[in-house]
Amino acid sequence: MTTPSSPGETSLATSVSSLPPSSAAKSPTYAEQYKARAVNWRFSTLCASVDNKDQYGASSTPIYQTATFKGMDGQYDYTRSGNPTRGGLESHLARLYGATQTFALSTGMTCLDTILRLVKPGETVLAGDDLYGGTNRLLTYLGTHGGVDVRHVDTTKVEAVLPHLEPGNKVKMVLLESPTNPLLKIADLAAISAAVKAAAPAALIVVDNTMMSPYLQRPLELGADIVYDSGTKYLSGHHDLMAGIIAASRPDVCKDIAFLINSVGSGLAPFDSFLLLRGVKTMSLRMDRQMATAQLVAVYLDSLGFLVHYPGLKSHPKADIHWKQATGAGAVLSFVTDDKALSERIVGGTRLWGISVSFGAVNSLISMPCLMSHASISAAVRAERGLPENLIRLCVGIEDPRDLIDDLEHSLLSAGAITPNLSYSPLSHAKAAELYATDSEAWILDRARGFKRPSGTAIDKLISGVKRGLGITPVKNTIDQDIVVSAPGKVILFGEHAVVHGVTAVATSVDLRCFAVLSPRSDEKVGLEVPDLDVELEWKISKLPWNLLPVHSQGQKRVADKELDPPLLQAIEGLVNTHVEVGKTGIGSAIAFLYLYMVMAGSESNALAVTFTASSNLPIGAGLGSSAAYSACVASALLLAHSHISAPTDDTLSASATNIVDGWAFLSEKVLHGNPSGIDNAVAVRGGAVAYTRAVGGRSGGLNNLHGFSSVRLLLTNTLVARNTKSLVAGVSAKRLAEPHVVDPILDAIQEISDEAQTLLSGQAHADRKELVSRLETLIMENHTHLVNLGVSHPSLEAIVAATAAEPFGLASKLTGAGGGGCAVTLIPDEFPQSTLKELIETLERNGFQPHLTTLGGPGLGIHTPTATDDDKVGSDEAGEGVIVPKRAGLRDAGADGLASWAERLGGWTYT
Ligand SMILES: Nc1ncnc2c1ncn2[C@@H]1O[C@H](COP(=O)(O)OP(=O)(O)OP(=O)(O)O)[C@@H](O)[C@H]1O
Ligand SMILES: C[C@@](O)(CCO)CC(=O)[O-]
Repeated sequence: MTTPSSPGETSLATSVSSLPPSSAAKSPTYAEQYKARAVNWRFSTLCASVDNKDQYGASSTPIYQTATFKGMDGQYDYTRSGNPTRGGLESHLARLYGATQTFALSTGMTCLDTILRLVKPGETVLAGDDLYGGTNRLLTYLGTHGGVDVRHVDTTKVEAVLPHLEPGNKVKMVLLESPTNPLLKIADLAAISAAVKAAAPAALIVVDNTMMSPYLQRPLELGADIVYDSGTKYLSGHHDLMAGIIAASRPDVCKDIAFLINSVGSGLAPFDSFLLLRGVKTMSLRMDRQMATAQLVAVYLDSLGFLVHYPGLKSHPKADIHWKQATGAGAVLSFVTDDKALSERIVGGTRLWGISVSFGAVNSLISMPCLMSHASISAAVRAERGLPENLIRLCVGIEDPRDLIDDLEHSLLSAGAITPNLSYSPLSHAKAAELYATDSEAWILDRARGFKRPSGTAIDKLISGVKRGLGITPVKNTIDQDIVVSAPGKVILFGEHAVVHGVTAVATSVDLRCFAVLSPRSDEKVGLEVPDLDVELEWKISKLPWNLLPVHSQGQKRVADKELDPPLLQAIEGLVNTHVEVGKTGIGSAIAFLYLYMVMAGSESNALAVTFTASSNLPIGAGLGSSAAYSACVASALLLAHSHISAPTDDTLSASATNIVDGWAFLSEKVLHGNPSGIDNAVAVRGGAVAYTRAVGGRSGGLNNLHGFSSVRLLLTNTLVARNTKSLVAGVSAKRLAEPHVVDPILDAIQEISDEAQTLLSGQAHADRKELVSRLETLIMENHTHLVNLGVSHPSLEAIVAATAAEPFGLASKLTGAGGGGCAVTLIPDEFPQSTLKELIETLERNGFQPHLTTLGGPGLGIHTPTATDDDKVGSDEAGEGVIVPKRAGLRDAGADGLASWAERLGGWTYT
């Protein structure tokens, strides 16, 4: 391996043997000997040492969390000017930087801002052309507002810098960076510094050393006047603070910088100074590990045939210059794929590599700089500066290298960036483990031999196109771009359970939803990701039980079957049940997905290589129709992918498309739910408030939209008691069979309740609103009593009914959905005081329940219509770190609380 195990160790100190010879006259005391040795401490020792002289002997520098200091003659008076914690950090870092002085500031950008204040209007700054977006933005501002001539030149080449150094140009500052970010270009720091000093002696050489840290490179020793680092990166190492460090040795420069920091008040706060001191202690350890892994990743990608930028590779065009001035290659590398969409798929497919800006932390990160850290540079300028849009940057952390390679490899495979090399015979598990332990570079080279990059020449593409046309090779179908959908849950106001037996039920959609992304993949597999349920599964399309597809579903299917096919369902259950690591809830969602996936494709040759990712802010299995919302998402995404329905036009989805989605969602509900009435999927697809009657026993069913009462408030309270809809519904059916004389009159009574509710909610009743609400409350209480008699309540539901009915609340509640736990619904009358509602919510929370306020009605199925730049944007270009995250990853990482805003940021939704 090229990276020495402790690269910085030799650079600060020589060795113990180089200590000054002891004087013959007087042998030094023990303390003197120790002091002399300490002068030569190596980098890691300096990092870990604590040199503060605390009055109590504290072994880490204490946090002096104070703005002011008493007295007139002490060392400190005001934290803006100086603070013992910050001071401790600064003197500690000065040793690490080999500088006379260092200064700790609030961010790396504050450092640059402070340094740039040394330039006066009319003077010139020479800066590089492969710059961090934030640096570029600040320099642009300086040009337009500060009267400074900012010129971008290729500062990695002496010959590009020299022509700008003529005296007439008044060059005051030359900003250098090596390696650059993200292209890892190398500048010969000593050569450029010398050339600049000779041609423009007044110019200050400033080096942004963030990519290296003082552990690997100390530009002050190479001729620089000022060095700055973003302390947020390697120095702190944990992405839990922001800081910047300026290091300098020239007294005039130190004086000016100190003056500016004191005047502006940009010094680092005491607590952050403490955190940074803590992080620095492990810097060399962390970086050794990070670099060793970065080297493996670079070798792996390089031997797969990607163009990799990393100075640790012998093939790097300026590796010799880099190793002359630095002692390690760092832990940031980048590579190109030649295809922006492919890069997005790779970035969206990794899991261990987090999508994030910044670098240098213990956790590994992946990004596409053009969409993230460098998004504030316009596309035209990026192109001019040779920054490929498809560039992927990897920032390597301290995780186990094998896990990082696994994750990256999986993503490269599923994105289609590499394919298995069929002529490769893999090493046995034991052999591979042995090779990893003895020669990790040989291990990674062997691993890379298991794959190859698909050849992408025009001729190859032509040949594979012709072959596909002739049906010669089974090239898998996929979709052109992500399909994004969402569907709401529901609350049943009247008629649950009875609706299964043909009684009318009244239900409304809620403002909690399931969201899903169907994304293309290229590895002939189908994947399912449900982060809420820890589901991360994939299957080879060819290994699915295609031979069991019912005969009538051969050929692509547009309209759903009415019934499930038991042999196919059983085969899918068998396949999915082998994933013992997945819980029961997740298993159910996988079976439903695969069933729809297969039946809708109709045959293996029509199957799509896709990943379905779903996440929901609905409580799952709590009576709010989470299964129907999920089913509607699966159905609509797959139907759109197969072009069985077309994307909405004129802001509407056609009535026939809506019915087709509903049919498939119902089929999925049958998988999840046993004997569903169809009300949940009807609401998930259509939204709004509806009266729904199932067609049973020859009686025709139907759906009636209710528009009269849109502003009724409902409180949904989750008991958090888990239950199973399938068995509760089956329980009522069994009771009906056993005791029809008990159950049938209950069903009749519920029908009367639903009929009256329908009249009240459709605005047909001739009564004022107060009377209507009071009547609805009576119906709610009656309906609940009937559900109790059907045996589907639960003590916790009864506790909610009692708590809401008690003084001072006096409200009517009932269970909703399947019961047996799950949720209760409480009607909140218009005039109900806000303060009492607050008190009710607090009471319920105190009793361990989870209340959620909502209103009646709301949108149904949502389909996202893609626009030119519709990826998930977090922050904006103006904010500097414009983060654009591939949709699949954005959904996966949003979390229940972030889903609604994730969807809102995407924009472009059409609802039924
Ligand atoms: N967000 C989701 N992602 C994946 N699967 C889900 C999701 N939500 C629900 N499911 C599937 O649906 C099942 C829950 O369905 P179930 O019918 O028991 O509850 P519900 O629909 O929330 O309640 P109810 O039917 O009483 O309204 C889960 O076990 C899971 O298989
Ligand atoms: C219990 C039930 O009535 C509602 C489940 O949300 C069953 C159904 O209608 O499918």
